[in-house]
Amino acid sequence: MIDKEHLPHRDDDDDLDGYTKVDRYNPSLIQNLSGHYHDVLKQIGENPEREGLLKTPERMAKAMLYLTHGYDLDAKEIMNSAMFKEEYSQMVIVKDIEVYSMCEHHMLPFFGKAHIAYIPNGYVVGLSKIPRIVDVFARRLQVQERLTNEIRDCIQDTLNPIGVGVVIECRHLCMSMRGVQKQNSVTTTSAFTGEFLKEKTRTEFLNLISAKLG
Ligand SMILES: Nc1nc2c(ncn2[C@@H]2O[C@H](COP(=O)(O)OP(=O)(O)OP(=O)(O)O)[C@@H](O)[C@H]2O)c(=O)[nH]1
Ligand SMILES: [Zn+2]
Repeated sequence: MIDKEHLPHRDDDDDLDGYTKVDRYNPSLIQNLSGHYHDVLKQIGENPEREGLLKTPERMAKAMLYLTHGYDLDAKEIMNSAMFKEEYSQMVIVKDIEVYSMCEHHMLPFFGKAHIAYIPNGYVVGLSKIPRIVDVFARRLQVQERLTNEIRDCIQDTLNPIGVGVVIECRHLCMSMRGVQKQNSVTTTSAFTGEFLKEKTRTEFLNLISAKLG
């Protein structure tokens, strides 16, 4: 389950961007949600009382609360917690960051990789904070385009680098296990600021993320 100790929580007066704050560790919320999933099982023609499904509504409730725990996190707080003054002026890239999110249209998973770069402007950020902010925005109901822009904007607004580049490549289960049923299509989105809007920098970034190590 969620490692509660290490998750910074929003204060009550934080800007919730229109989300309703829920206490996702509250047993009565889990119980209430389980009741709805019990009903869902019945409505799809299953028998929620059969042995294999007895604990399924509660498992589903806990899983859904986990898969959306990004609403509880504050990406700017995470970035601000580990910025270090450093005279390094070349591109910093963290690539192949696993992304697990859910599309807001079908609530089905989309998953793949994020590649993120920035050029420091006097400060660097703790490397682990970059995958952490990917999770903050991915662990919500999303579209891939908004996810990409939110990561870019968060890094730009907190670290104030000379530029940010974000590329995300994902497979959407709503396009493979249902609907159009295309098994091999991958969606690529990108977002840039500053220096990365220039072709030379963007090309260097794209070349470095395509390069194989070793
Ligand atoms: N732009 C964008 N679209 C997405 C994303 N995830 C899912 N979708 C699309 O959201 C659209 C919803 O379209 P609708 O026509 O309302 O839904 P639908 O009838 O279930 O559509 P089909 O998936 O084509 O069967 C679909 O085209 C999905 O492929 C995403 O991250 N970005
Ligand atoms: Zn979908």
